[in-house]
Amino acid sequence: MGGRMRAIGLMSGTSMDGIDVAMLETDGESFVERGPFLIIPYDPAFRDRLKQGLEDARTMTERSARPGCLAELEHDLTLRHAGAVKAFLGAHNLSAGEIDVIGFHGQTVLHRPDQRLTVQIGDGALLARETGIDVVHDMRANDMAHGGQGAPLVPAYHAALAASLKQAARPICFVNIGGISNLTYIGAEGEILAFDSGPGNALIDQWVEVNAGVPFDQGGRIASEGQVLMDLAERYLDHPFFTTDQRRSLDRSDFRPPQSDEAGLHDGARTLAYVTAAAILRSAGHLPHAPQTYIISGGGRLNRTIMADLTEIAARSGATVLTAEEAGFDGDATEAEAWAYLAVRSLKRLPLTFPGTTGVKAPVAGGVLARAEALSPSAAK
Ligand SMILES: Nc1ncnc2c1ncn2[C@@H]1O[C@H](COP(=O)(O)OP(=O)(O)OP(=O)(O)O)[C@@H](O)[C@H]1O
Ligand SMILES: CC(=O)N[C@H]1[C@@H]2OC[C@@H](O2)[C@@H](O)[C@@H]1O[C@H](C)C(=O)O
Repeated sequence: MGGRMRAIGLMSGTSMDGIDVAMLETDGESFVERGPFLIIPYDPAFRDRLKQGLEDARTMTERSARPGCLAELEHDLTLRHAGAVKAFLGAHNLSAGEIDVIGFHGQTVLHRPDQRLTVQIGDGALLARETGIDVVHDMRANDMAHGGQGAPLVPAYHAALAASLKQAARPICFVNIGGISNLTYIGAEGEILAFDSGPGNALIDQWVEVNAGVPFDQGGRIASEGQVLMDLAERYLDHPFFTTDQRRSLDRSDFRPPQSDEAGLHDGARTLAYVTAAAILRSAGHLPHAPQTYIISGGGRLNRTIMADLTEIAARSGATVLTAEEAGFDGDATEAEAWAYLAVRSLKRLPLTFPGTTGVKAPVAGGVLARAEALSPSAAK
């Protein structure tokens, strides 16, 4: 098998919409065979608890602290992940013994790279005990301990995916539009650069929730009925995040939605969709060469207004915008697949991050292993 493993990846992203579960067969290097994928959505009450968790985390200065609701939330979040794994195994007629490792992201509740603090709640030992499968978790901390931003981590996986793209014009830029957007640049010679590129859907979600009582702008329909308010858009795009030469990773709270009196529902959504697209292209302006192909994953690719803006702005530099599906991938599954891939790399002590992806001083491995057997001799493995 050449060190190939079967891994499950679990992602609960900054949108807090649910748990993504994906499976891969991989050697943690160039061999990647993508398996099935499942989303287990959070119910509105649990989303509210996660939002409260972000509030309770704001005062944290020590990453192992669990103020307010966080200890109980971490426990319940982990049990939901265990339930998601069991549902996934059941749906695909798999047993725990057929899975080598789980890559467990948990939920980011605080990310302050300037203070060397990144906090993902999620109890790896409990997940290993509940599922009977070894778990690799806490994959961001070692990068930060070595001078990195602790994010993004998906680029190592993007690089493996790029190897399968023979047709796409290079440089290629993978863009994930989740709550926050991030991009990975693969140059003509295979060089990799990556960074967070701006607010993704988080501002739009918060805007339509407050002003229309819906969790997101399905298909970008609300935005499609509005006009871009250029002054408001430029206020976001003039943020030092875009103008400085230093790239850094983002916390969900780094950008705030407009006040309700600054725009009507439709114009606000339209403006924020434009900001999402323009932010990606503005961030891409810091790359050494203009990308020729953009490949878009994450929920934002389903917002047609964002995609139309991206396509139009990218075309000005002759670039093509493809959805992940058009490039042969699954745009909902990429991050969870990446966590499966990274778990296998972690077991093999291969680097997860590189100077070009997080600013870490030298390539570093990472992740904490919680063994199922050591914790629960009677577990299903
Ligand atoms: N059909 C749709 N139309 C428009 N937007 C959508 C649609 N489906 C999902 N989205 C948007 O995508 C978001 C979820 O995206 P995704 O699951 O990629 O984010 P995430 O993984 O939680 O975030 P991150 O990548 O920042 O960690 C939703 O909050 C919503 O804004
Ligand atoms: C700290 C944290 O959780 N960051 C997330 C977030 O969501 C998107 C962007 O900001 C990215 O930096 C990262 O997630 C992806 C999965 C990553 O690490 O590659």
